Amino acid sequence: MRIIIGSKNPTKWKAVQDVFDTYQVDTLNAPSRVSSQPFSDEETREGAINRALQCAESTPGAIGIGLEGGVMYIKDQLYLCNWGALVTEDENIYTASGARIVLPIDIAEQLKAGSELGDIMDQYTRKEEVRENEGAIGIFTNDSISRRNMFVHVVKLLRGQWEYWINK
Ligand SMILES: O=P(O)(O)OP(=O)(O)OP(=O)(O)OC[C@H]1O[C@@H](n2cnc3c(O)ncnc32)[C@H](O)[C@@H]1O
Repeated sequence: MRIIIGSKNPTKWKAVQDVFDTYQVDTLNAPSRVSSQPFSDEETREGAINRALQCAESTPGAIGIGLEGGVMYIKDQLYLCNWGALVTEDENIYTASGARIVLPIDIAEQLKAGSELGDIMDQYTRKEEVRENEGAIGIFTNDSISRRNMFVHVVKLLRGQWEYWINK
């Protein structure tokens, strides 16, 4: 069975390959159809579902996976959030979210002013493509949890739910 992940971002497709290691994993540039910087759980989750649906619809018999990064408020603090969706051939949708950490206030201010987290993180770290490497979660956890590790957990939650319900 083919698994199609709706992103060319290596932190995402490598996480899917880590979890579905005996499957053929392909990538598809599937747009999230939400804003480029999602600002709530709802919007981030919707982006993940949209990507997964496009992947599942692109190839008969394939499983589609979407992984989406965003930010969300709890009271006045802005947290990093990530969502995943797995869509089966018959369009059952499984969803799961990833670990979240609070973002520093100066990063939150730049996000509120309209910048994207990916660009902010590159400037902050003076690195290139943080979003395709350790991610903000890697930077602000002192490399304890990389973006790929965080997505591995999300994809395990998706795979586990799918396997549980498929046998019912
Ligand atoms: O190529 P795609 O799949 O679009 O991957 P992306 O990382 O660019 O895009 P996402 O849709 O997952 O994330 C939305 C925005 O938030 C940024 N972002 C999310 N999580 C991040 C992280 O951990 N580190 C850096 N940027 C992050 C990302 O770069 C985008 O600007």
